[in-house]
Amino acid sequence: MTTDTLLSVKNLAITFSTSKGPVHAVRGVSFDLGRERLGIVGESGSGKSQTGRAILGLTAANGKITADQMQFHDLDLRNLSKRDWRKVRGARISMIMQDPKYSLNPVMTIGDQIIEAYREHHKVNATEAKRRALDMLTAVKIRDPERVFNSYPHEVSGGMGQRVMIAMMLIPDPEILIADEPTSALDVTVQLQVMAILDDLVRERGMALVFISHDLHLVSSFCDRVLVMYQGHVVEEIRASELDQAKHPYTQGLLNCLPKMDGNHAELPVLTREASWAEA
Ligand SMILES: Nc1ncnc2c1ncn2[C@@H]1O[C@H](COP(=O)(O)OP(=O)(O)OP(=O)(O)O)[C@@H](O)[C@H]1O
Repeated sequence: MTTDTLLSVKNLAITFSTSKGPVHAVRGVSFDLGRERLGIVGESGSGKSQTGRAILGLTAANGKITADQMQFHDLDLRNLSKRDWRKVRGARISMIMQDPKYSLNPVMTIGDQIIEAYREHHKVNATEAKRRALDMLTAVKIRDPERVFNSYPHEVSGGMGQRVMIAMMLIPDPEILIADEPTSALDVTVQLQVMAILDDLVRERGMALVFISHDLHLVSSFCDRVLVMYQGHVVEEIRASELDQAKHPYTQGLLNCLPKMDGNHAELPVLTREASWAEA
């Protein structure tokens, strides 16, 4: 772990016990994270979300985590007490989920939710909290912050809801932001707008971003480095700018499956897989 490293994960494994036997969701994942944008990409079930959730201590009760190291600054995340997790989760390491509908309270206005979240972390009076809440909405490029402030979650679009979520996640000034498919419920144009906002904020504040997605194109546009996961393993770790030199056939397959914009409408190649890739 170098001085620039915020988080160091070594040999993380997560196994769920189920009635049909053990599910080895993550099998020996290692990575270091500095103040950078790290993408985790892979198909459904490859273990991306479980890797992200483990960093937040959010593994389901039937899951068993082992790791040689899960170090966040001087904290060993493998054996944090519930009390210590409360100081880390949502405060120093935050997560943006896929769908704001499930994260926002439907019976409270957006403004009241931001104020509540803000006052949990900062000692300010109601007037100042409102001013800061409006600033937060402006920071995520909401043009009419007063209107959104007074709206209920169902009254705003999905893209707007996700901007509100980003604003809320930023309130405690986390060092690491984990964004798990933050835009997959949105249509493509809105997806890019929301990603660009997230990207600006991450850069401005010098945060680390872990961006989890099945979309290699999106990940490579917004990340510095990419971990490619396949059946619980990291099969390749590569700089986004060097993806065209990817060595692993699975990464090459994912790249070849991206639709091309050159007017060539040949059939998309089928992603091939080999059992040996899932071996340690
Ligand atoms: N509580 C659980 N009990 C049993 N198996 C689980 C549990 N949670 C996750 N899994 C399994 O762990 C594996 C990895 O899941 P994970 O959610 O990390 O995949 P993913 O790569 O994020 O895929 P997706 O993009 O579909 O979310 C999957 O096979 C999933 O079914």
